[in-house]
Amino acid sequence: MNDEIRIAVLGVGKMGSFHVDSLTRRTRGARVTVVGDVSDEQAHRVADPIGARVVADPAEAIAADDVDAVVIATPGSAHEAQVLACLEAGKPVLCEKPLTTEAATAAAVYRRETELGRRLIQVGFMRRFDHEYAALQQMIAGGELGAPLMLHCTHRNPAVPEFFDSEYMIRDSVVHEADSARFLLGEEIAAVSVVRGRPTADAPPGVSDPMLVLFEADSGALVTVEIFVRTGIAYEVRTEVVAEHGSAMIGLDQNVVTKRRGGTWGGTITPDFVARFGQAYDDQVQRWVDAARAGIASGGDAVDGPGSWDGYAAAAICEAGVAAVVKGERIETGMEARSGAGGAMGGVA
Ligand SMILES: NC(=O)C1=CN([C@@H]2O[C@H](COP(=O)(O)OP(=O)(O)OC[C@H]3O[C@@H](n4cnc5c(N)ncnc54)[C@H](O)[C@@H]3O)[C@@H](O)[C@H]2O)C=CC1
Ligand SMILES: O=C1[C@@H](O)[C@H](O)[C@@H](O)[C@H](O)[C@H]1O
Repeated sequence: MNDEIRIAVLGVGKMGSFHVDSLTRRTRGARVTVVGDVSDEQAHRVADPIGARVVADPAEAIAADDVDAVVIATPGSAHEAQVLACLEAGKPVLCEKPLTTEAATAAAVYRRETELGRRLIQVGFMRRFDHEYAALQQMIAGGELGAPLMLHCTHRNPAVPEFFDSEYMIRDSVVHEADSARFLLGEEIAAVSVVRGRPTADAPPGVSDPMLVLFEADSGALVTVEIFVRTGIAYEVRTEVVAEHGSAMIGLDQNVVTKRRGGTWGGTITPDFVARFGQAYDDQVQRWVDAARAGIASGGDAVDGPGSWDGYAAAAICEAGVAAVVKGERIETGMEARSGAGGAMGGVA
């Protein structure tokens, strides 16, 4: 292996091209050698300026001799096959959320990694790398607030594509709260309920936007999630913990620049997830590259962050959430018993 590990990035739309930029310009110890995308034009737009090869077939890209590790940023429905191919090739992989789109397939991925005996899968739950989330997790785990009783989460996007229906809002957006609730509380989620309220006029017919989601943790701690993806305002992500002896909130002040002019005071709210979590994405990638380098050199684990178990747990929570949306009932997550490692950082390890 060279000093730099050689990376294939699969799927170079919004997130994948951000990761390519991060790996190329802001990450030490890695170089993108291969880019893959179903759109040849998009692949070349990203690959050509950095001198990477375009390989259209994901399996070929993963197996390539000039690829040591893989970043997957294709749509969630493509993740299962691509992650499994990385496992079989023995190559570390940073897979964007969700690990897979169903609990059963995510569990199968976790079991296969466990069977192979080496942790190679990191899942892109980047909030764990955000300074505010990390500080809140440490504050809760350190016990200074007493036992956590409730989390109140707000997750608002300014706009989403037309295809974002109520179920997709759970699988693609609330999946972040599924992971951050486990990370912050340090326990699993037992059941999910969803209340569909009055939709915004911007929601397509039949789509409940916003919704209120309730997670019940194993201890009985409650997690409320307001998911609202067509606010027309900005990207707003907040979390408050209410504990026995105090409370704490993150994400309150997302003003990048505060302006005073003409007798008024105000600022700009982060417009999108890249603006809000840019540092967290970069830190996630750097820590994964460092772990992948170490794992490749030692032949051991290659993960520093949420792993396949965390990906499975989030998929199980989201599957229960989708069933709760459809049936209007409280649904238990019914998670499998854990048999291997597959998770790493803070909270639920
Ligand atoms: N962690 C985070 O905050 C975020 C994570 N994501 C995740 O990143 C992934 C990609 O999302 P976006 O970049 O927003 O989507 P996108 O639609 O902008 O990009 C996806 C790209 O993958 C390509 N593609 C589709 N199927 C493919 C396949 N089978 N093989 C190779 N390329 C394929 C498409 O042509 C496109 O260029 C998703 O899993 C999504 O959930 C997306 C946004 C934020
Ligand atoms: O992962 C993300 C998107 O895929 C999702 O659609 C958004 O709702 C989230 O805020 C963003 O972080």
